[in-house]
Amino acid sequence: MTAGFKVGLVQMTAARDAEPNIRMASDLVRQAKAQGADFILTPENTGMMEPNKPALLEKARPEAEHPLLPAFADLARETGAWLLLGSIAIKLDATSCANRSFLFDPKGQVVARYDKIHMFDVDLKAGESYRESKTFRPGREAVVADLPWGRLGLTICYDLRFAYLYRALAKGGARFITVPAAFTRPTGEAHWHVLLRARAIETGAFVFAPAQCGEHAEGRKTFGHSLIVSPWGEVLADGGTEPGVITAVIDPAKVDEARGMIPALRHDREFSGPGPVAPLRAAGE
Ligand SMILES: O=C(O)CNC(=O)[C@H](CS)NC(=O)CCC(=O)C(=O)O
Repeated sequence: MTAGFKVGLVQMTAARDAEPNIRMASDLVRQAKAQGADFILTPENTGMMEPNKPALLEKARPEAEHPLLPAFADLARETGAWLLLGSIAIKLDATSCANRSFLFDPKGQVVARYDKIHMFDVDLKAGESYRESKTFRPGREAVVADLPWGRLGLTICYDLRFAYLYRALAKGGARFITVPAAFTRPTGEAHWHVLLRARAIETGAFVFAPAQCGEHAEGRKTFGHSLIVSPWGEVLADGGTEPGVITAVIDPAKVDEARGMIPALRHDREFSGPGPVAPLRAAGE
């Protein structure tokens, strides 16, 4: 197997407009580079945390006009690192966007795109409620891409709750899985660490989850705690609650070691029962 690498996760408090976020994210990406990171990731909604739906639709841009894309292409070239732009809102038509991740190679080329599949339409306690599907159109394709150190599977935030997607990515060859997020405080406190560790353990893959933190426009609060998890489920780094960067040295052989000990990915069984059996293969496989 190829030698190891250093991963760097950016944790930030995105504002509602692109300009300050480009500055914030760029500073933190450069900090990650200064700490030796070869693969640097930013959270979901790196471009804006805009709670107002009409304003979000107004500010979202199609790919050809989105200011974050040239900024991140430049950052990839400047740092010579692989770069995951966790997500930005890409305008699809007058009434909808895609919540899209972009993977840049060190030459600044976009080598993969992923549109968040599962929409966060939930009602929490104390009237905290979300209807992501009113502004965003869900993706329909699981996406993997090849890094120099092995295959990457891409997911976003609420996708974390859908184990069948992670299994499909692992069966499609993913050894590392990204989960850029903007988790709510109450659901983060209750579920974030255990779900990320579970996805890593179930798939025998490294999980990289860069997160939004702090208080955003109109009092929206996010959980933080960007996490790097090993295929055995160990938390290698936790970003706490403040903006910053976390890093860890990643040894890809740990994937084979975990899967060698517990070959659960190869132990699927067909079974009959009360509902449809979840899909077991990545799209296109
Ligand atoms: O709404 C915002 O402004 C920012 N949040 C997001 O963009 C997304 C979709 S609304 N958040 C999540 O998916 C949180 C999931 C989550 O917290 C969970 O699964 O518990």
